[in-house]
Amino acid sequence: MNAAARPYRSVLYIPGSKDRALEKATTLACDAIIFDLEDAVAVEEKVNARATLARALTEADYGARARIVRVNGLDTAWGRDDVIAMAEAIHAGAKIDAILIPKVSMKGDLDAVANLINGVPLWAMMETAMGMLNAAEIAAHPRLEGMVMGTNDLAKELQSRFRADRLPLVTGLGLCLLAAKTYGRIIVDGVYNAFKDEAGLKVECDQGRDMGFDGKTLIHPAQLEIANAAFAPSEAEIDLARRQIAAFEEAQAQGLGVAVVDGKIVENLHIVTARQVLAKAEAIAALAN
Ligand SMILES: CC(C)(COP(=O)(O)OP(=O)(O)OC[C@H]1O[C@@H](n2cnc3c(N)ncnc32)[C@H](O)[C@@H]1OP(=O)(O)O)[C@@H](O)C(=O)NCCC(=O)NCCSC(=O)C[C@H](O)C(=O)O
Ligand SMILES: [Mg+2]
Repeated sequence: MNAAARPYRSVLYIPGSKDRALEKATTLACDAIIFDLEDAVAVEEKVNARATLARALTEADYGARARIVRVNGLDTAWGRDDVIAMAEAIHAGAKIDAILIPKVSMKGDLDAVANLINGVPLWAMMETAMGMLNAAEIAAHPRLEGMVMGTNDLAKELQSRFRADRLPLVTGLGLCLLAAKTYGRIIVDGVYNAFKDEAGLKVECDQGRDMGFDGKTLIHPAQLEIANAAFAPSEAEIDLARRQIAAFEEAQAQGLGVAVVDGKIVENLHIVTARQVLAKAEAIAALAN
């Protein structure tokens, strides 16, 4: 499936060192997996995790789920070897859809990884204050396919407090969204740490969907259902899209450029959105088959 058409409602982090979680993920209802070599892997496990992960990505069947590997930063003791190990794994048959680079602050951070690995799209963790300010040049990078908000690291650097409305983070979220949408990149929201708090997760998913994110990164399987529902078109949205398209086509047949549905005008631009809603619903339905 091409990246633009693929749903990214639920993007689950899995520690690259944990065999059980790597196996379990073959059965989980997530649209994408971030196989993590960075924060989810303890220092003592960093080196072994590369081989564990390379084996899983060669032998396990992750179906239609997008397979994204988060490497350590090139400024750490492990980053360069992580990237080289993943390039070798691909060469040996591992299926990897993208490499995710942590703490991308400028275009040069992407260049450095791009020079080490060919032929695989890059994704950027957006989680530093400088990254927020340079979001446009990062999104414009020709190898970039997607952005992931790293709201924990961002909150740490901003010294902000947790708020259910995420007011301290909204500027950064908005800057990255503007950049991603300008360059047609995928962009997924940050994690919700309290993985047993379903109500809180739903509020944050709905906020992310309202803002325009394609989906949410998750840390536990219990979070999948809520994210999948929040980032899929609802029945009401699908029904409205169909009625808008029908009404607009009828208006056009009568030589008119505007239709009215449910008391609201429908113009060509609304039809673009309506068609996107239907295309996303179809792509989600195709995943289920
Ligand atoms: C948070 C956890 C440590 C909790 O793990 P655990 O106590 O094992 O949970 P459960 O007992 O409830 O697990 C039930 C079963 O589900 C499997 N499981 C748990 N988590 C995952 C997962 N992420 N993927 C796949 N499978 C998972 C368990 O193996 C159990 O299976 P079974 O044996 O069949 O019962 C744990 O969830 C965890 O490690 N989560 C990932 C944490 C992580 O990846 N953190 C780093 C990413 S977040 C980040 O870095 C954000 C960003 O950079 C920023 O700055 O914001
Ligand atoms: Mg982080």
